[in-house]
Amino acid sequence: TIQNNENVEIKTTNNGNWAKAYLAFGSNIGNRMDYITQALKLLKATPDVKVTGVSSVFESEPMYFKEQNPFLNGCIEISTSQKPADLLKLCKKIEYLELKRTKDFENGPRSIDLDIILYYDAEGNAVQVNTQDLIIPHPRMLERTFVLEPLCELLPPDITHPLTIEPLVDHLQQLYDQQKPEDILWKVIPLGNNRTLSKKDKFLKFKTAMKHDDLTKTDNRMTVSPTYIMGIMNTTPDSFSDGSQNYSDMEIQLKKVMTLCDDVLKHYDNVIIDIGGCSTRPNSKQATEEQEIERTIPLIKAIRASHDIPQDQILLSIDTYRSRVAERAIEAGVDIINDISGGNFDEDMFNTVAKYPHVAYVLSHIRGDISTMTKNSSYNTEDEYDPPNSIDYINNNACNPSHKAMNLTRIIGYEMSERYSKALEAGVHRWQIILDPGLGFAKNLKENIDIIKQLPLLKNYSVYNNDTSFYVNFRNLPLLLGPSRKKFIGSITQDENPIDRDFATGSLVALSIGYGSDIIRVHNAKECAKSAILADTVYKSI
Ligand SMILES: Nc1nc2ncc(COP(=O)(O)O)nc2c(=O)[nH]1
Ligand SMILES: Nc1nc2ncc(COP(=O)(O)O)nc2c(=O)[nH]1
Repeated sequence: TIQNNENVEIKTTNNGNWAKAYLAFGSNIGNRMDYITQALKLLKATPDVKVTGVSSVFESEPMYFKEQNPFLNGCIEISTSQKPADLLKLCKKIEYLELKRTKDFENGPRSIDLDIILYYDAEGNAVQVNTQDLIIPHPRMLERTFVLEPLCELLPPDITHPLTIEPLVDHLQQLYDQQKPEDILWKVIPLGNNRTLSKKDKFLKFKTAMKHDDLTKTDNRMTVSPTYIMGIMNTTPDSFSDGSQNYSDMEIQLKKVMTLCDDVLKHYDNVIIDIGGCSTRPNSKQATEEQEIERTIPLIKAIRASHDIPQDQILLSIDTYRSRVAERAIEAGVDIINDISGGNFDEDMFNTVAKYPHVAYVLSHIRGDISTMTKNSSYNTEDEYDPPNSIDYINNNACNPSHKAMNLTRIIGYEMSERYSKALEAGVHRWQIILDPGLGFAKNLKENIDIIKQLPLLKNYSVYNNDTSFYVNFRNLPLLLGPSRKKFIGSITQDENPIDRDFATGSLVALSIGYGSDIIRVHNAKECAKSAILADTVYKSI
């Protein structure tokens, strides 16, 4: 590390590279997410600053001074030609001048707090600063899960603290091992699209904890908060499992939505309704964009206009791979874009999603397209495997070619990380993303089963790409699974007709939750909600 006190010249540029800094943000008054997005915007608008990474957003109880609102926290990675002292001035300017923060007392409530946590010069040396108004590394970072958790999403697991020389992931684990209540973090996905309807913040929320997995003999971070049920409302005449002819009858459709809500809200505080106007069954005939819009937008509007539906407890999702359908659905009031194509079928999808930071996006794995995916299900899980010019990790341990049992996770994880990187390059925020390994999309029977069994590994997969020097970590990203009534179930239970697969789907819902699925997409929401609440009781002791 370099001491910056003697005003040693800090190299902030070195043949095109700038210095790197990690900032921690916090907010606990007013519209917290708006302060955070504004602070980000102001940083991005600063000429000699480049925002290169933003973590998930976490909610936690206040440390130190307890009588105040819960905080939203996260970390930002920037490259900059500003020296530490100038970067501090920029943070203060954003806090006080631009976002009108007032500091009443130490550790008190604040609209926005931007702290410099770590600073590396342009040659990658950690810089130490010890002056009156600036200390780097941040003196209290090692006691704060709300700093270390988001930081460990942005940094490869071998990065050590400049003074203790211990990996940051180890410092974080030591905090978790103490099991202090104030160290518990909730990962939140902010949903503010229908801000007019719900005054208070709306979030999908997930709490994780370390759990031992008997199958893989590993300790994995698993979700311990309630599962979310995503009930399917297919408004297409041809969807392979419930092609209702009366999809255009709004009365009947609204009645179905209300029943779906009642059935799930009997067990859970929230329900997600996934509206689909274009079947994605293998080789199915694709509806036109106009048909898809005409089948879905009126229903979304009718649901949002209904006073018989508990607006604060329902989340709306549109199942589409078309960006224009997605945008129309967002304008009509959906909270989630559920795109089975991983942004592959419409090149405008990612930048459409990027325009709405308060809308979640399901990033799914697929190979090929609806008509070719069934021929794309060959994953080399027998031979030694390494991702192209990258180092991948599971649970922060570097994988090696002999880890054949984990190859499926490593292959799918790597392919999903490429789509994830493309999404972030287009401006999508990490906090918007929900992952889906795409059951039944370019997978054969064995692969569908193995994906479910390897969910604990996929949730803890990360990869450092030597070409882009971009580190992608799936830690804390919720996993959505769509097993309902699918062919791979029918081939095990010998049920030709999808409608006969509901009981088996219920069993698979419970199993998937045991393996770490956070959101489950189902046709029979009534029965599957019961399987889910049972599984939550058994696996998460909820
Ligand atoms: N959960 C939570 N608690 C907190 N308590 C105090 C401070 C004060 O931080 P400072 O020492 O950087 O001003 N910040 C937070 C925070 O961001 N999140
Ligand atoms: N996120 C997600 N969305 C999906 N949409 C449709 C289908 C195909 O099933 P359907 O035609 O019965 O809806 N499967 C998925 C899935 O597995 N994940």
